[in-house]
Amino acid sequence: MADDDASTPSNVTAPRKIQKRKRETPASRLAANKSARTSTPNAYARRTPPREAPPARDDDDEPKQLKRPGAGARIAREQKEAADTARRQREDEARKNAANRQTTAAELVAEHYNAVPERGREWRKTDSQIKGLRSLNNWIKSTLIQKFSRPDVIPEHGLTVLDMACGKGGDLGKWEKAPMVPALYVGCDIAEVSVDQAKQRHAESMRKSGGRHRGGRQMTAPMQAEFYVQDTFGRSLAEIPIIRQVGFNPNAGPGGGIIQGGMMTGGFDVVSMMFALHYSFESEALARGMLKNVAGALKKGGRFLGVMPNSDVITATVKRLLQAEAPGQTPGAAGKSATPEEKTGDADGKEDGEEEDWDPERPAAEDDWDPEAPSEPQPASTNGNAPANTADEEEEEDDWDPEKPSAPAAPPPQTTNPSATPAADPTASSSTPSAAAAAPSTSTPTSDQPPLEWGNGIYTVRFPRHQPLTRLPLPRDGIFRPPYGWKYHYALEEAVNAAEYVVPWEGFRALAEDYGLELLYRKGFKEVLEDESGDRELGMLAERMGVMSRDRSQGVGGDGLLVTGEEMEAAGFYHAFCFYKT
Ligand SMILES: C[S@@+](CC[C@H](N)C(=O)[O-])C[C@H]1O[C@@H](n2cnc3c(N)ncnc32)[C@H](O)[C@@H]1O
Repeated sequence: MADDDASTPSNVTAPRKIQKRKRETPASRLAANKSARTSTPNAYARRTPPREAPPARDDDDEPKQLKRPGAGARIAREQKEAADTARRQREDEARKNAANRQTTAAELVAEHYNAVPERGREWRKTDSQIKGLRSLNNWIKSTLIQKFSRPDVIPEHGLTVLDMACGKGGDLGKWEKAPMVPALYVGCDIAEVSVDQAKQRHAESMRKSGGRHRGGRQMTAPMQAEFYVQDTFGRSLAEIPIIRQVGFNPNAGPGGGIIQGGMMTGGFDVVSMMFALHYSFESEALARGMLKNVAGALKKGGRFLGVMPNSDVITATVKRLLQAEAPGQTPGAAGKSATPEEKTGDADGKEDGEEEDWDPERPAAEDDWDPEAPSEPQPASTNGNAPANTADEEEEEDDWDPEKPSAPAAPPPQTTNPSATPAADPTASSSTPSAAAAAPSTSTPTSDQPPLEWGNGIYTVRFPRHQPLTRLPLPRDGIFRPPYGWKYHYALEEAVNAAEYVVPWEGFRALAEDYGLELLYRKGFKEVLEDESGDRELGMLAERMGVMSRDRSQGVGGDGLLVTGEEMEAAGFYHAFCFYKT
């Protein structure tokens, strides 16, 4: 989808659609005993504040004119008025453009995902060139769901889950097979077509299963699911009746002397955001809007889980490539020289000393996430007592099948080995690091330089040398300041072709804390695989989902892994996280 010039007016489509709201569904078992909540004003409505009325004039205060102004004074006054009018028009125009820019970016995202065709499971399992990566991504999402969706206290009305970017409903099956099947799943997404597909998928699943699911070790009641077309970053989730019914705190977050903390009883047990949070880092307003919705919808102790690109990988790679282009120069604003350690950040983006931050110690309760798991492998059974997730896990879906880029066509991805050279420029006479280093002015990138690019045969990341809107240069120290609006283009073979935004991890974590969200877990995809596939249940799940072969001497590298080296490197671009609501 969008390329760097995605915000140009040629891409502006129809204005944001007015949504048809669904009739309020009682969800009686959830709503029981809950007092109706009053409708909340929309905190995100983008309105130009009304101009202040001119102060009332008191004739007695009016300065007395000594004599009639002459023609010269009149002309000067008219010129000043004309200049003021022109300035006001320019300001109005700038405000409108700013509002349109956000609308357009949100619409482009929706357009991109609306264009994603349903290719079917068979195609994904057999013909896809990235089937190992698809399987791995799905397994990591299932792993997060299984590890973190069990509440400490089983809620009276059953588990409630809010998916803030549900897409085509790719995770419905994962929830239906979770150890604790949600009583209610609410899926929201900005892409209308995707939401329709999610609804169909849920209806089909209910039809096939007769409304019952094999969650954990037993058949459970059906998972009630509701779906809404909603911009979950730019608009308050209080607009959705079922979300208000479950419980939404419109005051979550900093400011106004409001005491932090979630609702004691109301609110969702889990909020999920898979492969979507990075779209909110287009601006501070959207990132805060997203977090206000997450925090507002979560109950105290609830979990916020998701996956997204890992800024540590981006930082380390940008720094390494820029420094390879111009080795002697200071790394960035801090003016600090790169240490040998800094220069050797590996392809995971991990550098010495970073390891500790990756997996902060979990509260003891997290280790008990599956206390019922038998210690010895048990044969699968068909009598309803089978271990969790013995059903057809291979049927996992994802939203990574765009037929075509929905945005201005991106130049074809160039495959560049991140450990070797910066992006090749087809128009440049040479693209080797030494040639780049010899170029005269590399202290601040110039806009005629080709984008900074890395990747491999299946994925490409491409950064403009200057951000198109802010004109900020790509930072040589890899540190993205301010933390919002750092746009790059991401392309994944047969899948994604879209503009994304860097989510600088520490900035995000600090911001999340402002909204009462504390970090429980963060791991890069490779670490999730290394650390979690040893678990008996998750290991078996990895086999059923096509990540590992049962025979560990098989697989791509003879180690049981069914994911190629290139796929693994592409997976290394992402990390998984879980926060809890204080
Ligand atoms: C890569 S897809 C992931 C979908 C799904 N979570 C999954 O893992 O398969 C990203 C999703 O984020 C959605 N999205 C992006 N911006 C959004 C916004 N502002 N509000 C709601 N959804 C948004 C897109 O429409 C798309 O469905």
